[in-house]
Amino acid sequence: MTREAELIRRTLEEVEGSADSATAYFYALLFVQYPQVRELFPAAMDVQRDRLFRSLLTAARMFDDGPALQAHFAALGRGHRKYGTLPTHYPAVGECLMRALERYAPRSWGPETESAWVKAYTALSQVMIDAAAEDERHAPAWWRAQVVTHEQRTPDIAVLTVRPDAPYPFRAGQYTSIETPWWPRVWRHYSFASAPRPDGLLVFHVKAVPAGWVSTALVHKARPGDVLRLGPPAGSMTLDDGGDSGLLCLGGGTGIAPIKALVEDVAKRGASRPVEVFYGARTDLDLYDLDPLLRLDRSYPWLSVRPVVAAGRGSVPSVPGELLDAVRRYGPWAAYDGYLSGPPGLIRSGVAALVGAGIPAHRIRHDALEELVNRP
Ligand SMILES: NC(=O)C1=CN([C@@H]2O[C@H](COP(=O)(O)OP(=O)(O)OC[C@H]3O[C@@H](n4cnc5c(N)ncnc54)[C@H](O)[C@@H]3O)[C@@H](O)[C@H]2O)C=CC1
Repeated sequence: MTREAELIRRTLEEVEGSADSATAYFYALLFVQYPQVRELFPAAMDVQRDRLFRSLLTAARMFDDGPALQAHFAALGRGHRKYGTLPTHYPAVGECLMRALERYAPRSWGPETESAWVKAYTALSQVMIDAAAEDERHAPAWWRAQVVTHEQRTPDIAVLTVRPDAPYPFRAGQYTSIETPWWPRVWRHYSFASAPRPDGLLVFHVKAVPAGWVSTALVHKARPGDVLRLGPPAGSMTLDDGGDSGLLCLGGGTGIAPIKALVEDVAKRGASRPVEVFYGARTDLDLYDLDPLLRLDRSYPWLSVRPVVAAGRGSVPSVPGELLDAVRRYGPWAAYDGYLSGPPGLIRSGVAALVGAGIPAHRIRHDALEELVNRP
């Protein structure tokens, strides 16, 4: 580890215990000194505060992996276009960030630490600025998308189809961010639930959760004709071009959405690689997308879909028990690539289970846990 990386890590370790106060102080300072920046942020700042610190920790974790760090900040820079972020905002944010760190990490702060932070901040903000400028040459900052259909599948899950106002290029397995008209500037992530379609429509599966403003609005308020905003596509839970190994796909709850998109992608490519889908739900009433998946299962000989229900089994034939136990009972899986999608707990224990089943970690794909917390 370089000396600079060490100094930065030390500051973050020190500040971690008072991360909430440090981020609150940072934003207060930013909005007092640069009031013009306030309008880029949502009215309620609770989740936003959390995101800043998480983002710093992610950066610190990647510090010794230059290419990963560059890729992460380039994606962040592109993603910031939809907020209206300008290059002139970066020095203001940097200045307030340094003052907050100085105040909440007094033991590790000093001229040497400050210059390590200034150097890292300047380099990474330049990566964001350059990536945004490059993206601006060929893609809009955000898309408008009109709700075309809204299908209530359970009391708290809806399937929405939307039509973007301009071509929206993405890959099966990716996700985007959505802003609703009811919560301006509050963006949340949702995976595409279908592969790119000839009609250009996009499909999302949304579950309303307590305190999940955007999800609750999408499930209970949104109706055909409403207009949402979409950010750019992101995520690397996609198929390898030219790969031909089997796919072991685990989808928990609405986590089945990108898995379905991947199945459609395999079908479109015409490649007959085996795809084994395990679809976990609490009860069979929660298997809101089972019928379409079973139809795909009947259409494609290379596909096998197994619903797994932990409790309250009823009319639907399913594998009883916990999702990961069910996966362990089948196999062998060592020759497969693993795809995991669902609640953060499933991703964490799922990686361990798939590694235990002989799939090397580099052949297991899932969205970053930091991104998953931005879903409700
Ligand atoms: N790309 C992705 O990773 C996506 C993630 N999601 C996330 O998926 C979640 C879906 O929520 P719900 O439908 O309420 O799911 P849920 O909480 O009802 O869980 C669904 C199933 O996942 C499995 N599961 C859950 N936690 C587990 C754990 N700790 N260990 C092992 N298995 C576990 C169980 O089979 C459970 O029945 C949300 O958090 C959403 O943000 C949704 C779409 C895409």
